[in-house]
Amino acid sequence: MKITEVTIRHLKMRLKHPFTTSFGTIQDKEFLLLEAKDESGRIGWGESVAFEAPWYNEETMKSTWYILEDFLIPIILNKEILHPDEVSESFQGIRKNCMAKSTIEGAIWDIYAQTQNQSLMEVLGGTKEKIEVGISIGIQPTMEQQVAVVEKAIKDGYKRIKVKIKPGWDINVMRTLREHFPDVPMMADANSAYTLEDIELLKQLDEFNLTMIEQPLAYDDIIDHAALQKQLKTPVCLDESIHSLEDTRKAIELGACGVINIKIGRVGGISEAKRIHDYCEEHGIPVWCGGMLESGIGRAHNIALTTLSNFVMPGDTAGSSHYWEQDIIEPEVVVENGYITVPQQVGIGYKPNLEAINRYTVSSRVYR
Ligand SMILES: O=C(O)CCC(=O)C1=CC=C[C@@H](O)[C@@H]1C(=O)O
Ligand SMILES: [Mg+2]
Repeated sequence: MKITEVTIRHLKMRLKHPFTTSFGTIQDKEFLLLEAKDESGRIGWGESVAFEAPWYNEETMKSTWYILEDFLIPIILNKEILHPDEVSESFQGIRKNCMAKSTIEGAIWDIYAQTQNQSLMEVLGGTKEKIEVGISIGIQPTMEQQVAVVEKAIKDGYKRIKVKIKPGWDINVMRTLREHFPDVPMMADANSAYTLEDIELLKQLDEFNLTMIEQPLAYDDIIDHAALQKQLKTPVCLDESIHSLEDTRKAIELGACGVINIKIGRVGGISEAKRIHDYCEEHGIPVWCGGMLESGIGRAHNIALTTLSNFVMPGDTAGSSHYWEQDIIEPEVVVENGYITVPQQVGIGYKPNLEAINRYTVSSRVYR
């Protein structure tokens, strides 16, 4: 295939409920959608998971646009591509900027699946008809609201509840939630809000029988997490610190984690995500698919990836209606009793809803 045209759109979608973590609150999700067209007119879609501001990692919506426009699109346009794995190889001369790389790589995987007349799941080698899903719940204004939101998520059937913690909103929250819901699979995500000086506090989390504690220490750290993991019974899960297969190898060799959260955007695309998945499988480290409050396009990629065999823990893949009044795909992503049925259609399996996409679009640009 040859990519002959790329369109980048800046979208703004209002979340039904503000999402609060240890580093801030998001109400309006602004992000980029990328539409790639090949010489036969096939269209593939990718989503940039970079936020407006660099608080999760260093990338932003604008930085991904700039890197795509000045560096990545020129590498890809009108070049013969036999397999999407070639895309990440051709980006090797550009350091980091994983979310920018993943935006266009995802669209190329979509087109590649269409050239094979297969679903994205099939070309990735996934096998599941249904995937088990969990939900990520932001920090609520009061403890009563936190309990109520968790209760609703449990009633909705989610298989695992993830809550956000931060200093001052940690042991008290987990204790209250455990009093109300003693047996529900539950985990905590700190988004790097602690340091090794907090080790006594973090050790107290062991009493709540959590499936894991996600990224308690610095966003770029592996070494301190290894020291922490040695003193905790609860498995540590790395999110922010893992950008590549190499990071994964180092984290596992050091004993920095018992679980890895794979986010396609954070690791530079589906090819690298699959390599990390395979390496973790060989080394007995379970993985699950993280979320970045994606629209349906990014979510479709996450669902296909989750069909790989070592995604043995529920991901942060709530249904479309949890986030949006109207999503930008048809049908929308539906969660039933904690499962999403994986679409079998060719490509990403969901149809982009162009009417909704246009309604949410703030600006766009075409590259030929
Ligand atoms: O529902 C989702 O898409 C997951 C949301 C979620 O937990 C996260 C989204 C964005 C940044 C982080 O706060 C975070 C995470 O760290 O996993
Ligand atoms: Mg996280």
